[in-house]
Amino acid sequence: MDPSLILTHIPRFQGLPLESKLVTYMTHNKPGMPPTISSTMMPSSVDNIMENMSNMTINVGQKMNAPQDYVDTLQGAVSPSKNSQLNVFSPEYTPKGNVNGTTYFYTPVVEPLIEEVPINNSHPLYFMGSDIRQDVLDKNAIALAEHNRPDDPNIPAEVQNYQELMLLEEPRTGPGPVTSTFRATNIKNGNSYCLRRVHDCKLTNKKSLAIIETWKKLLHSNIVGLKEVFFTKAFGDESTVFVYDYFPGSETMLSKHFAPKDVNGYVDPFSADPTAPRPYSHTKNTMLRHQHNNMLPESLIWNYVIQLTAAIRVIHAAGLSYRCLDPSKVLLTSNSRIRLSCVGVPDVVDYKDDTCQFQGEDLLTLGKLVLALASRSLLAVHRTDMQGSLDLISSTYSKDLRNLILYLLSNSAAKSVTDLMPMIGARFYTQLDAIQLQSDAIENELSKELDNGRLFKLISKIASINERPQFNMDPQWSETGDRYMIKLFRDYVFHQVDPNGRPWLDLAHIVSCLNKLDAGSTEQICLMSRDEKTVLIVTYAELKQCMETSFEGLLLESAKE
Ligand SMILES: Nc1ncnc2c1ncn2[C@@H]1O[C@H](COP(=O)(O)OP(=O)(O)OP(=O)(O)O)[C@@H](O)[C@H]1O
Repeated sequence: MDPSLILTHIPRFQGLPLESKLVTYMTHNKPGMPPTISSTMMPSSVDNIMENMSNMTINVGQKMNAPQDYVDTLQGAVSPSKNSQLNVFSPEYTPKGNVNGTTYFYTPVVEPLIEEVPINNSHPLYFMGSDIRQDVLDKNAIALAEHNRPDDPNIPAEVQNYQELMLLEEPRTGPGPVTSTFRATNIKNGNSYCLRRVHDCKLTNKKSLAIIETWKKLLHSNIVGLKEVFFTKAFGDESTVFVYDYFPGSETMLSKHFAPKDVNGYVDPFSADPTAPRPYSHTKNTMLRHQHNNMLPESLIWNYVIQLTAAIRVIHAAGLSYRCLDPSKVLLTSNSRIRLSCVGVPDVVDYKDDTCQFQGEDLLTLGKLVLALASRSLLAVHRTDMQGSLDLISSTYSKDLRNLILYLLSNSAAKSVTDLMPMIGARFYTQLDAIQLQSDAIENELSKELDNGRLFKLISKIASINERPQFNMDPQWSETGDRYMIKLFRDYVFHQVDPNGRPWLDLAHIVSCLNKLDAGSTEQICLMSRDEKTVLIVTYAELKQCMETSFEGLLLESAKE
């Protein structure tokens, strides 16, 4: 296709080209129109032409049975093959008067607008931002990862309604019951879940079942939802399995903030086990090292405090207690989003009817966790090191943070999580603002993808129609009638070239055309066959009708028995 056709018509005159083949076609189809338009009428007559063109409608049914039809109809008018030396689309061409009964004219000196359009292939405006995209892709990849060791004799192929068990971490032995964590697929709905198996654990008190029911009803954005609990011998013992929502790619707070790290070539030999005996000098030096290298920003600590207290607040309000607040049980599911995992496990494994005391302990352990975060060391919670840690916090963070920790660590019997709200104060607003901004950003990304999905549907329809080798025993089906219009439109949208014949790739053009097609715009465009023998002016609305009719034909045929 000659690019000058596209270039002259694109935006300068509202998408209407002004070259001879077009006008020939128009005059041919519109008897009321003057047969010739002289170049001296330009540009004042351009508006008239536009007006006439916009009033012009094409009977879609009769539009084009085949390109040859139009060549025949236009015989004696424009026939580049007959006038091979005459290239009316060439930029050098000037009005030539009447040729073979048709007046040719050409808009003088039209700069190719393509040069004004920067070619940009990245177009972040049309697609999801690369960060969020990568994050979603990573999570999907983790969620779809092959389950490991399918022939592991210790992992059954199926447990209750779950299969494809994938061990997330090797079972760890130590004080308390041995547990192991799996990702598994539910047979009934195909969703992934996190299964926490407590080895060799039977139900000791039936009251636990009522507590489990309460946990199952507890839905909160900072708690990993408990779906069900079942007892099974599938692992070769009497195990209790807790089924939770699965969050691919999540990390524990322990590994995120307290994992042993190489600091200037030094790796702390005791960091993996904070309870192991160590020399006093080691503790002191560790604290000092953290003070200089690893302190978390105060805003992040408050962010965690708000999320943790939000979770504890609903747990306590439901008459429950968490009982296992520990950095290894706090999941970071994305960036700084916190979710408490393992809910309900202590209530089954070690049932005790003392909710009030356990709620107080939840607040105490919360104080220890915040202290550890603020000192960036699990050692900080040791009674002997606590004063040093608090001094460090006083010198690094605000008084409010120190007071919050002191309140949580105090022995007051009347402590309540709601007392923490005034201490957090206006930081709630900061957090709320951050969440709302993030929500806006995600909504924006979603709307882009929504648009892309809509355009993808259009492209699928166009591609299903174009170049179909045969339909209803008709090998010419995709080359005739409505389908031919869609083919020309496909060329117009995707196969443009610049004045040097190089591919002109502008996603903005493609998106704009497809959007107008989807909306059924009444804007007109000029379509031309590759051999330049066929030129058509159609509205997007007509093209949309052609596309829908053709695609419906395909659908009907495909649905036949
Ligand atoms: N609901 C969940 N969704 C996705 N991953 C999870 C979920 N719960 C735990 N995990 C992941 O499984 C891994 C093991 O979790 P687990 O709670 O066993 O940690 P742990 O530190 O080994 O604790 P424990 O001391 O009880 O063994 C962790 O990497 C954690 O991120």
